[in-house]
Amino acid sequence: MIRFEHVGKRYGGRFEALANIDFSIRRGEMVFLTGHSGAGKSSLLRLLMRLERPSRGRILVAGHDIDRLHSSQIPFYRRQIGVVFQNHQLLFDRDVFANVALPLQIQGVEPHEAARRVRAALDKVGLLHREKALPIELSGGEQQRIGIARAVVNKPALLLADEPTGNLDPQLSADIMRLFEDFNRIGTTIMIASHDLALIARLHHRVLRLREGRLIGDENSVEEMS
Ligand SMILES: Nc1ncnc2c1ncn2[C@@H]1O[C@H](COP(=O)(O)OP(=O)(O)OP(=O)(O)O)[C@@H](O)[C@H]1O
Repeated sequence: MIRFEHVGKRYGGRFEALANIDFSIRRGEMVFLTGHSGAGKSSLLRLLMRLERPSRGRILVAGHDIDRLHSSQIPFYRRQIGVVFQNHQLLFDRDVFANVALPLQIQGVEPHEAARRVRAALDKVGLLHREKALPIELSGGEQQRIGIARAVVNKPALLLADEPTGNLDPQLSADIMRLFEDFNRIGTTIMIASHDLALIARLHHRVLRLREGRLIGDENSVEEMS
């Protein structure tokens, strides 16, 4: 589903944030992307979202070189991708329902159908009963689950997450990862950038490891390294 071919990214023509990145991810895989701060995790995700363009190489998604997408095709491309951020980027002046409905509203989905999909997404993250709450009234873990509901409300084929457990304690982090595993079980391809090595080690998924912009490891699970 995803193929990086010798991808490099330079910012400002000088600094090389990523160099010669080469890997493939099959449809339905769940993969962690790890590495120290500044290793290039967010840059790699931004390339995949087509928020940045590679300086070298090609990125193929579902067989298409995403650098060749016409600007009018980019919104359609991005709609197939759900994105979860560390700080979840919820709108604090709107209730939970409105936050999750936002991507559907932007696409002009008919309100009745949108409401059905929002409730299905809230149900999946276990927060259907909080649809009228404001984000401020929720705990950090609940806010992150709302961020995930918003990311999956479109039923994306690909779900990307950038440090989704960054602000959460170990128990809540494990709960959030279980939620990603649930979405993976129903066929969603998932890529999660995280530097929480202890958490990653407990889950047995493939791990892509970056160091200073280079891919230095690609293991089926951290345990297999030892
Ligand atoms: N827009 C940009 N312009 C210039 N340099 C950038 C830009 N975005 C990232 N960088 C640099 O590229 C390198 C990789 O950054 P990136 O954010 O991808 O790393 P990361 O692994 O996600 O780190 P963190 O875990 O701290 O978010 C860093 O040195 C960063 O300063």
